[in-house]
Amino acid sequence: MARADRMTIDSGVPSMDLMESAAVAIARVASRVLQRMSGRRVLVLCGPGNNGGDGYVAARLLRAQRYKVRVASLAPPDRLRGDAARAAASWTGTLLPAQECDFHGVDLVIDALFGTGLARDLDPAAQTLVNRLNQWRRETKQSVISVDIPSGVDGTTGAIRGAAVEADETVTFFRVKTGHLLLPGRTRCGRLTCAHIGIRSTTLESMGVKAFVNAPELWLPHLPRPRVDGHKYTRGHALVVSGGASFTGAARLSASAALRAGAGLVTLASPTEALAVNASALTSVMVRPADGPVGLAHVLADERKNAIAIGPGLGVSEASCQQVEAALKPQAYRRAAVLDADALTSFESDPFRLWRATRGAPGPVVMTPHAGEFARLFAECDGNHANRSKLDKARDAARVSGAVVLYKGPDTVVAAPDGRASIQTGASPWLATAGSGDVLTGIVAGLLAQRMEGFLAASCAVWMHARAAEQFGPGLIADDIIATLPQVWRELCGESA
Ligand SMILES: NC(=O)C1=CN([C@@H]2O[C@H](COP(=O)(O)OP(=O)(O)OC[C@H]3O[C@@H](n4cnc5c(N)ncnc54)[C@H](O)[C@@H]3O)[C@@H](O)[C@H]2O)[C@H](O)CC1
Ligand SMILES: [K+]
Repeated sequence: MARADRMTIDSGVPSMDLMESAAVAIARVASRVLQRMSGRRVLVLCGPGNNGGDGYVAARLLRAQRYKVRVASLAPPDRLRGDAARAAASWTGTLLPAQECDFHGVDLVIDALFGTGLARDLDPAAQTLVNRLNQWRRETKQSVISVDIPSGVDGTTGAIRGAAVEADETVTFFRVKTGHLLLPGRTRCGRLTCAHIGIRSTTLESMGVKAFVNAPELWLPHLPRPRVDGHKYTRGHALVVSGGASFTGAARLSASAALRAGAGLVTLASPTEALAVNASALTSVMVRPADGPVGLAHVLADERKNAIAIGPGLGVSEASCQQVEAALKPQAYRRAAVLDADALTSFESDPFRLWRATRGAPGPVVMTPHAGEFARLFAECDGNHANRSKLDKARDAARVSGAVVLYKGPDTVVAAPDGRASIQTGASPWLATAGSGDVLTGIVAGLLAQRMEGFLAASCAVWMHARAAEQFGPGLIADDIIATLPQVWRELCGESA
């Protein structure tokens, strides 16, 4: 953002114009909140930088709208520099030291303490103020609006630096930041508004930004759709590897999900011991016997099976490692692969053995670790040193493995080895249910079978999975995600329900 600011100012836009535009956006949201609550009394908490500057200008604008506005400042105005100093100088109303301010009788607090310039943990005085503010808000149910990002949240990582404001609304500028999307930062923002303040979109393009909010705009043009002149073989053939007799449900969920995701055919490669239970439970999914690495290699000899999903219910063992290596074995044609659960954990003691396989694979590889699997497999990427974000860690893992890493969680990050990344927002908490990950693996496999590129297939699958849960609503179990995919397809294809 600092670069975007700088480039815009260098292009001739006065920096105060950016601050004024930011403040107009803040004042607009503040007025909406005040009108809704029939409130009049506003307290603006201003910090030592331009975030505070935004606060001073917003205070002036709200006072001009006849609201009763006071400003409490963390830093004495004579300590401010540049635009922040000019903004403070334009404030002629009540100004008091933040440490002495009380919130009694206040209807709305505007948090303009720290924004994207937060560079370290809040000092004790600021933490005390933030904790007092959060307590006041919880006790009185009054509103707090944060300028740009809730103070104390790291705008890049979403980490909380000592303490952080709990906001009802956050007004950010130009683009949403990763700190608004990653946990725990996202939980502090409340309703997030992104305001245009005069920074041109071309600025973003020239900055080569590669991380985006996951949304259909990222992958919709590449979404596979059946052609009138097509047939099931043109829609790809996904192979899903089943676990043993007592561990077959996970792979069946993946197989059914792959079919619903549009694969023309899906085959479940099943150990002989589980053949009957799988065959009796499946109809549209075909079942083939495959025992261990040799049996799987035999089934994979059929190059029409152009995508494979392996891991759900597989079991953590050397045999599982060998089956994964069989699945990723270089061959003349391009086969895509999704590795999940035990296909990842089986390599926990020797991740480099897995990287050799993923790097040598004949087609795109997507790995779908949750936090525990990530920590075990990507230990050297997972270190919390140097305040690195989930986005940084996922990108490191993608570079190390040469595969797309779909790092699951309430803030799922998909990262490609070339640096592209998508961050999922708004995932329903109901997705935390048994089999949810198996279904996601199947959706990825189904899209890969239709020859969607690895990063786009993984991002699209995450979005479809989350959207299905959102459409189904409370009470969701994994099977419901699969059953709701047709509704998501209709939405994406622009067809009426
Ligand atoms: N295009 C935009 O996004 C615009 C953003 N604006 C606002 O400017 C802030 C960023 O301002 P900046 O001066 O860089 O930093 P902050 O105000 O966020 O931080 C204050 C200042 O405080 C120092 N500091 C950093 N960490 C700490 C700490 N833990 N304790 C004490 N002091 C700290 C450091 O020197 C910072 O500079 C952005 O968020 C927007 O609100 C523009 O005004 C409009 C366009
Ligand atoms: K803030």
